[in-house]
Amino acid sequence: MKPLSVAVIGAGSWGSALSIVLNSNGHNVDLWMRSPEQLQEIKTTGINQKYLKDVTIPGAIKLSNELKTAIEGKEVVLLSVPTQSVREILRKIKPFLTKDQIVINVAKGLEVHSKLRISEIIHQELGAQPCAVVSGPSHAEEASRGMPTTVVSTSKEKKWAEFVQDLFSNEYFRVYTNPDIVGVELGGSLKNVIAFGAGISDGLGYGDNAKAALMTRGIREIARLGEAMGAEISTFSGLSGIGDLIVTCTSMHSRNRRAGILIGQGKSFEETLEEVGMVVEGIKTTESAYELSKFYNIEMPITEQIYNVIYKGVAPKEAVVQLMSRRMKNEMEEIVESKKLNW
Ligand SMILES: NC(=O)c1ccc[n+]([C@@H]2O[C@H](COP(=O)([O-])OP(=O)(O)OC[C@H]3O[C@@H](n4cnc5c(N)ncnc54)[C@H](O)[C@@H]3O)[C@@H](O)[C@H]2O)c1
Ligand SMILES: O=P(O)(O)OC[C@H](O)CO
Repeated sequence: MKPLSVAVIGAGSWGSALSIVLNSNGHNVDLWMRSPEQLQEIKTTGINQKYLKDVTIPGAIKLSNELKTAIEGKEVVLLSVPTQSVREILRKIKPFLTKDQIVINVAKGLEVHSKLRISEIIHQELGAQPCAVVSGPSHAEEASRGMPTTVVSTSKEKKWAEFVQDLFSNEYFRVYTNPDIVGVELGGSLKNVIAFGAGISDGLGYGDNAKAALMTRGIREIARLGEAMGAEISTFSGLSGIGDLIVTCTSMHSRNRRAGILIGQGKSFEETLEEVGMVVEGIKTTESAYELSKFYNIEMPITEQIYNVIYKGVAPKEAVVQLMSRRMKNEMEEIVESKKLNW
C-alpha cells in the first residue's frame, strides 16, 4: 500500500502504539491529543509518560492538539478514545470530515446510556461514512515494541475491512478480516467485563483454576448474548472472542485485570481508577452488558455478579460464593435443549 495520511485521535496508550505501528509502515501520522501539557511533554522528551512510558514516539509522528488541522485532508481518521467519549469526539470532528475519509474505531466497549456498539454510534452521528473497526488481543505495551500481534478488522463493507488489513499489516502486526461486525465488537467489549472479574479473582488470592473457570464460562455467556444480538457464534472462538479474553484475563498489561486485582484486594473504586490511571472499559460496559442480558433474557451469571460488585456494593468474596452455589448444571445445557437430546 502506498503511504497514506492518517489522523490518530487520542494519544492514550493504544492511540500512541498504533501511531508507532502506522509510522513504521511508512504512513504519515498526525497524533491528536486534547492536552497541551501532554503535547509539550512528548515534544520535549519523546515519551508519553502517563500512557506508554519507556517507548519513544518517533519524531516523524506529528503531534497536534488542534482537531481541524489533525483531520483536514487526511485519508484515514482513527479514533482511539474511551468508548464513553466516542460520541462527543465524533460531534467535534464532524465539521472537519469529508465523506471520502474512512473512520476506524479501535475502542472496545458499549455506550452506557444507549448500549450501542461503537460502529452504531458512528453511523448515528456521521451517517454514510466509510467505517471499520479493529479489535483482538493487542496490548499497546507489546505492539508498540514490535512484538508479534494479531488483530481483526471488520466493517459492513468487505473493501474497508481489507483496506484496514493492508494499512496496518507488517511483519509483526498481522490483521485478519472478519465479516461479523456485531460479533467482533461484542467480543472486544464484553471480554473486558470478564477480565475485570478475573482480576478480582487474582486479587482475592484465588488461583489458576478459578481463572480458567471464569474464562471458559465467561466466553460461553458472551457468546450466548452475542448470538441473541445477531453475531456469528464462531467469532467468539476467534481473535476478538477467546483470543482477546485470554490476553486480557492473563496479561500484566491489562488495565481491566489490574483494576479487578485492586478491587479484589479491597481498594475502593476511586483508589483503583486513580492507581490504574487509564481507562478501564469493563466497568461501564458491565452495566450495558447486564442490561442487555436482561433485555434479551440471557443468563449471564458472571456478568451479573460483577455488576453486583460494581453497582450494588456486594463484596467480591460473596459474589464468588454466589457463583459457586448456583443450581447444579449440565455444561452443555443449551446444546442438550436446542438439539432436544435425550440425555
Ligand atoms: N491500551 C491498549 O493496549 C488497548 C488495546 C486495544 C484496544 N484498546 C482500547 O482503546 C481505547 C482507548 O484505550 P487506551 O488504553 O488508549 O486508553 P487510555 O486511558 O490510555 O487513553 C485514553 C485517551 O483518550 C483521551 N480522552 C479521554 N476522554 C477524551 C475526550 N472526551 N476527548 C478527547 N480525548 C479523550 C485521554 O486523554 C487519553 O489520551 C479503549 O476502548 C481500549 O479498550 C486499548
Ligand atoms: O488493557 P485492557 O484491559 O484495556 O485491554 C487492552 C486490550 O483490549 C487487550 O486486547
